[in-house]
Amino acid sequence: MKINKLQLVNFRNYDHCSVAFDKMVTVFYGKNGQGKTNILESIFYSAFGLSHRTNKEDEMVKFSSEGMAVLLDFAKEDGSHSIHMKRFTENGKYHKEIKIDGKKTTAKDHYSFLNTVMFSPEDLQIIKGDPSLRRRFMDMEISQTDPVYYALLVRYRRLIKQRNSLLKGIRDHNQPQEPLTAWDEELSDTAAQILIKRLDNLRKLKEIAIPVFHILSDKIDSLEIKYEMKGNNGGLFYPEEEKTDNMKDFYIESLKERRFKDIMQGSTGIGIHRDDLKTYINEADSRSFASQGQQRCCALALKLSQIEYVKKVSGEYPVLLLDDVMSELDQYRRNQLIGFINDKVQTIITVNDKTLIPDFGSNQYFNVEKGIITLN
Ligand SMILES: Nc1ncnc2c1ncn2[C@@H]1O[C@H](COP(=O)(O)OP(=O)(O)OP(=O)(O)O)[C@@H](O)[C@H]1O
Repeated sequence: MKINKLQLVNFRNYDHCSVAFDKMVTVFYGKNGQGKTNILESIFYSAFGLSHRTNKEDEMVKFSSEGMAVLLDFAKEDGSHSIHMKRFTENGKYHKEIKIDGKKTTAKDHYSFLNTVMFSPEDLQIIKGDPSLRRRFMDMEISQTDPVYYALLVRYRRLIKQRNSLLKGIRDHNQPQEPLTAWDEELSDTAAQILIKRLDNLRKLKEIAIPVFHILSDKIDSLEIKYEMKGNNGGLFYPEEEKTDNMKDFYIESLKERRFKDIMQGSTGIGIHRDDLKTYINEADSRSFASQGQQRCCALALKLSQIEYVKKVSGEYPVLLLDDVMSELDQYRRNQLIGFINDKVQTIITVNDKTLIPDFGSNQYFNVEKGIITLN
């Protein structure tokens, strides 16, 4: 995939802006707070319909404006395409419109149309942070290339919400328990399908992330990645893909067993919304024991494997967005990263100091100052 042109209207600190991407590597450089990350955010928004750094879409609308728009032209193997994201106010309310190739579309169909992988300093949280961030990492990766997975997730979230509200109704208002059996059946079926897709994704991810991590660590450290599930009694276990034939029955039984507990808590205590993706460096849990540098390498290895994963599954490389990460990497890892990109992956980079990104003939540089972009 190759982005050719980006146009912004009232997006963050940009009034009107138009950028043509003529090379495989595009560098936006400039001082802090000038609008470099805003550019990557607008591309991420065009790909996923959400920001990589806030849940509040309104924050992306330029101060004192009524709405904003992002228009992205790009090429896939099957030809040229455009995505038009628009947020506007009507009768005092915000509305969102997504168009692909000029036709209105839904969030579901939009989600996997343009593939991008973003790597930013906050991605260290994939290793250090809560399990929810690692689940999000997996979910975004799989959804990018698998619309069925996206639909399963949407269904699962709806079922969990409905089941939890029923659990509270039973606890607080003495509602009958019988309807739980039907909910548990559907929830278990959906959970089992999601789990199988996650484990398949993990197998492909490991094939790439483990050797890439070894290289990034200068062949010193080893990485292991495991999918961790919570059992009924608080125990943990690690399913393997080949042993997941009866996961639906497993979930049905587990939900039945813990029904009383769930009613008391008013929430569902097991399921794919509680699982984790554990990483181990030299056999120690990297969340607790790895150094900052090892955690950064691990996050980078996961992101780079995401690129290869998208390529493997969709047949095309995604666009790589590198937000302010070059200054955090030492020379060795910067070179490894640049070697990995190697002209095959369109890469858009933000950086303070442009000299950190040497030009081997395929770079273009833009200076960013107070929301004005100048080719330089
Ligand atoms: N909704 C908005 N309307 C107008 N300006 C905004 C809005 N949101 C953020 N900004 C401005 O955008 C600028 C920050 O942009 P951005 O995060 O892209 O900076 P950056 O160049 O990447 O900086 P750094 O190198 O520090 O990461 C700030 O000046 C901020 O005030």
